[in-house]
Parts: sequence; structure tokens; C-alpha cells
Amino acid sequence: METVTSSSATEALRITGLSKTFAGQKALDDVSFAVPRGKITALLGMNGSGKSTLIKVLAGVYQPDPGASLLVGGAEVTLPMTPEAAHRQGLRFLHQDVGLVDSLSIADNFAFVDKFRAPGILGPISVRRQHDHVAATLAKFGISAHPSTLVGKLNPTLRTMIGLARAFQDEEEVGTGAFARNVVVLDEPTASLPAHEVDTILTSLEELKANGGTVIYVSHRTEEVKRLADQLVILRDGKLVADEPTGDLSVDDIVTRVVGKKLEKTRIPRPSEREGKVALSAQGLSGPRLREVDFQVRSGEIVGVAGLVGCGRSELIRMLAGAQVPASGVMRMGRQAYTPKSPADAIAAGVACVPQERRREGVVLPMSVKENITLGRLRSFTANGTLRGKRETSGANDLMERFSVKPRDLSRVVGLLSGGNQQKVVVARAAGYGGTVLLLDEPTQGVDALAKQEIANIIRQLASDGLAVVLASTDFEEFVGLCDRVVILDRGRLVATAEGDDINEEHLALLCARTGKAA
Ligand SMILES: Nc1ncnc2c1ncn2[C@@H]1O[C@H](COP(=O)(O)OP(=O)(O)OP(=O)(O)O)[C@@H](O)[C@H]1O
Repeated sequence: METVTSSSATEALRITGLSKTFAGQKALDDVSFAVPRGKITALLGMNGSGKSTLIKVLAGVYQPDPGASLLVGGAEVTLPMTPEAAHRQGLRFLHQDVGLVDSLSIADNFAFVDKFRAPGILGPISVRRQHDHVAATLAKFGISAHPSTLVGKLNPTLRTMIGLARAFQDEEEVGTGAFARNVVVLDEPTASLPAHEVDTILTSLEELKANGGTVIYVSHRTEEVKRLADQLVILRDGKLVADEPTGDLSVDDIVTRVVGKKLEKTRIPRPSEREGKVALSAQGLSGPRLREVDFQVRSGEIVGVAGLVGCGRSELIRMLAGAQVPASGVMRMGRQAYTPKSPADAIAAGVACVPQERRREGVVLPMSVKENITLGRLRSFTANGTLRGKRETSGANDLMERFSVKPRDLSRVVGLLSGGNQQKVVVARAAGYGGTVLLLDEPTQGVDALAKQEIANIIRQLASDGLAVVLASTDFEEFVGLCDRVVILDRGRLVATAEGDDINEEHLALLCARTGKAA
């Protein structure tokens, strides 16, 4: 039953006394805050602070502990809600993986999410009506794609834009152009997008806000938060620690509030200028997206790989990691031919990889932290054919500590860790193989500012110990201070290299933009 207890034109949502306990652990602890209408409220916090749990309560996926109350547009909503009730209340969600079905068209994806819509709201749902509705929504968002296009054919930025348009598809008060009805929750919508493409999404959100849209925005990218958010709501260990206007706060101020202390920019110095031996090299590497790429990385070196969407970055990593066989070209480990037919071959040859798709390729969700960290190298914990459990546990424990995986519980099922902590498990495992080359594809996606710094320091330490590191990323900030060299790919070709002081965000963006323009 939903009863109106107060009404406020300025308050879209009010949460009071929200707690959520999982097996004795409080993921949310008595959280209360309000979301102003027509504004963007950033929901911030380090990995595992409770953001996703809060979103899942709003989505009707999790039942909160008894005692919480929720007002939507001033009307009290009975908790727990079902997902249908959340939808009826005008709560819309764009989850991190965007949640589109590749094998369906854009129009079908729009219809698919609207499964809760009562029949008849748009009249009998004819294909024609649905197409017109989708075409109009796409046009409103400046998306030049046809409703019948298969979603699987779209690049990541377009997919995110489609997800955004879909989340807002039933927003407009008919004929008014205003977005004043729903509350749209965006969970790290730009996490997997290259920095230079993020602007499209942020500009759209600014326009939506100008038209009265209400957004809850979750992101670890503080620059975006500074640009977009009117209000900051910050969680730490499940508790609300800040609820304040963004005002004149700087990016550093926001990071300090999220982390709970000033983040000192520590850096492990480069070991020496002496060049290590070439650890891994490739000549004339070609594939569906790669054209005649020559590439090498030396022991102790960290080489960045940058480029626009579709430049071949991930394909290069996959070939080096044995996940994709090159159409032509030669690879070598030192002087030896290197022809991996699978990631297992690559690991056996000393090449470990952190793949981009964490949930699909990186972790085995139903398995424990210990099993995930030690996956693929049980042999190193085996003596005389017997698995030495103690050795396995202490090896996994060391890595868990070193990568600050939280909670510090080796038996915890990885699927129940927060996203950022799952990512740390994948990096910990790859580092634990102890090979000679480490390939990292977007290693800090969805990772908070503190953990990002910790991971960067560990990568630098591993390089100092002699590991050759290849780092593919869309986040140019990640290259700065970490990479010795950054190569730029453009439509499959290696077209530029930046070294020394040229490894700065502006110059890298310029190099990428230049290659893009030449298209
Ligand atoms: N279904 C679950 N069962 C047990 N514990 C859970 C479950 N879901 C979340 N947790 C725990 O609750 C805490 C909060 O997790 P949550 O996913 O909400 O964090 P988050 O702020 O979204 O983190 P991230 O930024 O890494 O995505 C974590 O300690 C997590 O391990």
C-alpha cells in the first residue's frame, strides 16, 4: 500500500534508517538522505562501501532490514518493494553492464525493459508504434542509429547512450519536453568508456538535468562527479559520512571525503635507467582488427597501449595472452618462438593476463576468493603429487593482503564481493603466477581511488622486480606516472609512441584525437 505522508515538489526521494545485513555483516548501516528533484546526486564510496546494495534495495532486488522508510515524490512506499513496484514508482536503473541483449534490436531492447508496463499505456503495442517511440527517443538523445539495428553491432559508447535513452524512455511529460517524473539511477555508466568518449554521455546528462531530470549517479571517476553532481552522498563501510552540496569542492576534496584521508601521491621510483632484456616481442602481428603491428616490452618496463574505440587494443592483448591466434605475424619470448594456442599455454610460457571482461572472463563467481586467486597454479602448491593446503592458503592470503581485497575472508564467494574487490582478485591472481610478462586490460575499471593507487604501486613494484608489463587502458590518467612508454593504435596500426614528459593526459588525448581525425 502506498500512502502520501508528505509532498514535496523539490524532493524526489527520501531514504530514512536504511540498513541491510548479510550474514551478520552490515552492508548498510542506518543510512538516511534525500535526493533533490531536477538535480544530479552523486552516490560515492570506496569499493564495498554499500553503493550497489543501496541501489539494489531501491530496485526491489534486496529486502532491507526492518525499520527503513522510503518516500518517493513525498509518497511513502511500503518496503520491501518488488521490482515491479520500484518500476511503478518511477525508479529506473542503468546498471554497469548496461544490460542490453546483443541478439536483439534496439527497439526490442527498449520493449524488453518495459516489461512492467501495463498493457494499453501506449495503446496496443504494435511494432510500428514501438519503432516510432524508439526512433523519437533516439532522436531526442542525438543517437544516429536505426531502431532495427542489432545491439551487438554497436560500440560501447553507443551502447551506453542506448541504455541511457532506454532508462529515460518513458520520462517525458507528454508534449512538455520536461523530464520531471522518474528517478534514474546510473551505476558507473562511463566505467568502460574511453576518456574522450565520455563527454558525449556527460553532455547528455547535463541536458537531461536542464530539462528537469533527477539522477543518482554512481562513479569512481571524481572528475565526472565534480562536473555533474549538485549533491554528494558518501558512504563508508555502509555508513553515511557526508551529504552535502558539491559547491566549490575540488576533485581532491571529493577524493579526500570518499577515502577518509588525504590521498598522498606516493610513487615507487623506477629502479634504474638500465634497459632490461626484451621479454616479449611481436612482428607483423595481424588479425581482424590488427594490421602489421610491431611491438615489444622489456623486463622492468611498463608499456601503455592507448587508442580510440576499435583501435585493436584489446585484440593485441588477446593475441599476446594466447586468447586469440594471430592471422599472421611472429611472437617471441626472449629469443624463443612464442605460439600460444590458449591462455593456459601463455601462462605456462610465463605470460599472465588480466582480461577486460571481469565478470565474463576474469572471475569464477561461485568460487571462493582463495580458489579464484590460486586458479590455474595449483601445481605450485603441490608436492609429490599432493596438494599442500597450507601452502595454498598462505599464498592466497599474501596476495589478498597485498591487494587489500575486502573483506579479508578467503572463503568468501567472489560473486558476493563488491565489483572493485572482484577486480582486485583478478589482478592478484595474475600477479601471483610469477611469470615474466603481465598483460593488463583495464585493470582498475570500477576500482576506487585508493585501491587504484595501491594497484598502480603494486604494478610499479612488480616491474621493479623485473616483470615486463603491458597496460591497455582507456583511462589516460592511469598511464601518467606509471608507464615508461605508451604506444598509440589507430585502426589496427601502431601509429605513435609517447615517452618521458609526453606521457601526460593532454598529449595522449591529442595523439588519439589526431589519429581519429585521419579516419
Ligand atoms: N549478496 C551478498 N551477500 C553477502 N555480502 C554481500 C552481498 N552483496 C554485497 N555484499 C557485501 O556488502 C558490502 C557492500 O557491497 P557493495 O557491492 O554494496 O559495495 P559497493 O559500494 O557497490 O562497491 P564497488 O564500488 O566495489 O562496486 C561488501 O562487503 C560486499 O562484500
